[in-house]
Amino acid sequence: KEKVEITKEQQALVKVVVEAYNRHQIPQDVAKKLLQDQYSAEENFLLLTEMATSQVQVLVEFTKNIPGFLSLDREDQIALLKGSAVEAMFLRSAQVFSKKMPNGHTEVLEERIRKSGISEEFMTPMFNFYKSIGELHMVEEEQALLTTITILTPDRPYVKDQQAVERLQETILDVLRKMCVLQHPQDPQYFARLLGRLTELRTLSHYHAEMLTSWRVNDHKFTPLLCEIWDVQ
Ligand SMILES: O=C(NC1CCCCC1)[C@H]([C@@H]1CCCCO1)n1c(-c2ccc(Cl)cc2)nc2cc(F)c(Cl)cc21
Repeated sequence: KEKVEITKEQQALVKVVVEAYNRHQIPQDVAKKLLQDQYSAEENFLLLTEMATSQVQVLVEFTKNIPGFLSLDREDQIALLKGSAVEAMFLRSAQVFSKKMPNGHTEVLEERIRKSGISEEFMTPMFNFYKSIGELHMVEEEQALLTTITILTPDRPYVKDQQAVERLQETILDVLRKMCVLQHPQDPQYFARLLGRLTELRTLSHYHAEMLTSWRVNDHKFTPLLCEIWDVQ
């Protein structure tokens, strides 16, 4: 049985990434807001666009702390950010949704989201993904590293030096694999299941433009930053 050991530099890498991940988190208040009041479809749409805009800004800051990211070609850095922002938003939403909450809160949150103005057809894939993330009971290191792996996806559109991105991603995959073995010894498939969520995440993210343009509001106003990132307007 191979003795899995996280090296000193891998520990340092995880520390840097997790601290940046926790520092660059948009306030949890979106869940609190949704639990406090019932909002109209217009207010919910505005809340989402505000939250998503601030999350993109936070994502840019977070990537600066990913070891090696700033050494990538500048245009490739932009391509990776543009290519992963929607997935990072859904992954963050899933992580917020999966947070341990007092009894009944998650049900209220789900209800509020179901009635927020999103078209019915997207509810199932969205909540299936949120619940499949919840079932993993990820620790914060796993959440931070999974987000990092999503950002460091080599085959995003317009990435020129895919090998350079692949090398960075492999560094993160290696330490995440070891952490999963150490954190979930009873579940040898845990790491594979974690990566399998990224496939579900990519599929869900394909719907994002339709989810936004079909939101039950008269006028779909997006911020300039979201027009850059989302395939809308
Ligand atoms: O604001 C949201 N998510 C932010 C985005 C940046 C990172 C932090 C979370 C939205 C809310 C949903 C209600 C209406 C207002 O938007 N949201 C989405 C969501 C995201 C994309 C689309 Cl197209 C549809 C819904 N899923 C959520 C799950 C949750 F648990 C919570 Cl608290 C909120 C969630």
